[in-house]
Amino acid sequence: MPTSAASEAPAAADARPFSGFRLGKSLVVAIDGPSGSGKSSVSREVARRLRAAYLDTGAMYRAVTLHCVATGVDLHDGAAVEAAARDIELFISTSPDLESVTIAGDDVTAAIREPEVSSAVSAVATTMGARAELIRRQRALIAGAGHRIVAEGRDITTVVAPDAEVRILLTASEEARLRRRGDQLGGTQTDAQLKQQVLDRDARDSAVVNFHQAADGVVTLDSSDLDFEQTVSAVLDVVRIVAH
Ligand SMILES: Nc1ncnc2c1ncn2[C@@H]1O[C@H](COP(=O)(O)OP(=O)(O)OP(=O)(O)O)[C@@H](O)[C@H]1O
Ligand SMILES: Nc1ccn([C@H]2C[C@H](O)[C@@H](COP(=O)(O)O)O2)c(=O)n1
Repeated sequence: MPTSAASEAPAAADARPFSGFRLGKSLVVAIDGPSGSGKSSVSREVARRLRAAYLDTGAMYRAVTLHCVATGVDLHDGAAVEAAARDIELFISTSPDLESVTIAGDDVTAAIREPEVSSAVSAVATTMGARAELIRRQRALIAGAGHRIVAEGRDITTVVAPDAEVRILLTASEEARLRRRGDQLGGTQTDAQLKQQVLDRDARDSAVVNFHQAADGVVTLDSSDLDFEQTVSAVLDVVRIVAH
């Protein structure tokens, strides 16, 4: 039986602890949204402030994609992709202070962010059998993370953790998302490349999961006109209001 993704205790409190939530109370914060909306960076910082674990579910889809490419699995062969998702020996750190993904002990933390993986990952994300396996692992990670975790992706509020205490759809305008991704990549990408990496990938991924409209009970947070710190504060405000 391959080792499933494992969790670990979040790192010690950061300098700006969140004081608006009772320690010891169970808290799952689920955050979804389109590419470039700020899910990963904002969720990681929110987890630090909440002294919570952090789960980047997109990294798991990326790891399966890399594994398929590295082992010669045809990404258009659904049964083979599903088998790869089941068999992969995947570890993902759930500490917001340690970004680490390994496959069979090999560090793939940086490799899963390469453009080749970003352009291929939708093939895995739209293979329903692979999704089912990753959803199973994500639920196990959330359940095993201790009493609080921030988990982000595309279907956390709706499928992976629909009973989460806090559910947020983090959005931003296309213009803001393209600008943010362009800045993040140091201005190295053309407008056409950015559009392909952000908007075209979202279009492919949204064939199987809706991350553009909030489901019932999910709070929409539009960060188009907010900077990073304002967005983190806005998420913490939602946690404070919803989880009390
Ligand atoms: N509110 C904000 N204002 C300005 N920049 C932001 C904001 N939120 C996030 N960013 C920046 O935008 C970039 C993209 O954010 P991030 O990678 O977290 O997006 P994402 O939604 O996780 O994207 P993907 O799903 O493609 O991985 C990062 O450089 C991040 O620091
Ligand atoms: N819960 C999730 C998380 C991610 N995906 C897909 C969609 C993305 O193309 C890919 C990589 O995610 P990213 O690292 O860009 O956030 O994984 C998904 O379908 N469901």
